[in-house]
Amino acid sequence: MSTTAIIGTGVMGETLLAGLLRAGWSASDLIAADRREYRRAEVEAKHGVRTGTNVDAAGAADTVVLVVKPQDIPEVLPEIREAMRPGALVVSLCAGVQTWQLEAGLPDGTPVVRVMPNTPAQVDEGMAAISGGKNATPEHLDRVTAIMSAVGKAVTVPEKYQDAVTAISGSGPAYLFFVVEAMIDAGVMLGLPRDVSTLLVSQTMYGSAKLLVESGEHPTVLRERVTSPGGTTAAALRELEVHRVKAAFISAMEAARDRSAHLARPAKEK
Ligand SMILES: NC(=O)C1=CN([C@@H]2O[C@H](COP(=O)(O)OP(=O)(O)OC[C@H]3O[C@@H](n4cnc5c(N)ncnc54)[C@H](O)[C@@H]3O)[C@@H](O)[C@H]2O)C=CC1
Ligand SMILES: O=C(O)[C@@H]1CCC=N1
Repeated sequence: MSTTAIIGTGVMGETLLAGLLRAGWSASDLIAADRREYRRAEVEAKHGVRTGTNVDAAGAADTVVLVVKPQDIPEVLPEIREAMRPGALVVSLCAGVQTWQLEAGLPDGTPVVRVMPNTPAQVDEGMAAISGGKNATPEHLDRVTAIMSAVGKAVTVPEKYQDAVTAISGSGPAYLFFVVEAMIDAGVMLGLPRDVSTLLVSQTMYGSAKLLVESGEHPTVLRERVTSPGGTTAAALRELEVHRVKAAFISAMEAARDRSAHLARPAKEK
């Protein structure tokens, strides 16, 4: 049976680990590593998987998934390169780290796949974009698609799109939560109790997302259906245009894209 190692069990690493277990993966086919010893103990107790050092995990696995911060990759690669099994696949969920950078720090010929996931994977509604490096075969891409499909949707894209993907779907949940916070505060400002405002906004976000996905309609059509002539929605949308909210979103996502492109460059270049 094949073994998958998850190196880095913070927010995203634990999200993937828990999701694979929920999807029916056997705990005995997984091994987790983290540089924090107490975190390894927590993960063992909570999820019932084996844990160990990066060397233990890389040495035990056919698929090694890196979920540390991009800045920690230069420390992790030399550790795992000595320990890895021949032919093992390395999967990186790290923002900004390019497949050639990983390949350069791993044994010659190592297949590498880059993924940008997001946190709705915690409720099996994640969105992941997958790109293969120069040694990745269709079988490797299928293997990673199977891993990410356990916690949501997965799409394969050329690697040149990954910084944009990171800006849109990787960071995207944070922008939507930001909008939710703003609307809840607005409700409170308009006199609603905070719990009522929170319920109204959360269900409106959830229902709107479901309607968008399930209807397959263009968002402009869905927005127009809410916007009665001379009504309340038109009054609100005009204010959003006056405050250039769409332009602000575009600038924000350009900043995220640029930050992604910058993240994994060596410190002296920054
Ligand atoms: N949080 C998110 O929404 C998303 C995160 N990502 C990517 O996932 C990666 C991890 O992000 P988070 O989980 O948010 O960070 P985090 O800080 O919650 O987790 C990182 C984990 O890596 C461990 N770690 C650090 N250095 C290590 C080392 N040398 N060896 C072993 N373990 C080590 C830390 O102890 C920590 O548990 C990042 O590269 C990020 O770009 C990608 C998409 C979404
Ligand atoms: O903020 C970050 O850098 C990570 C990558 C995408 C979402 N969180």
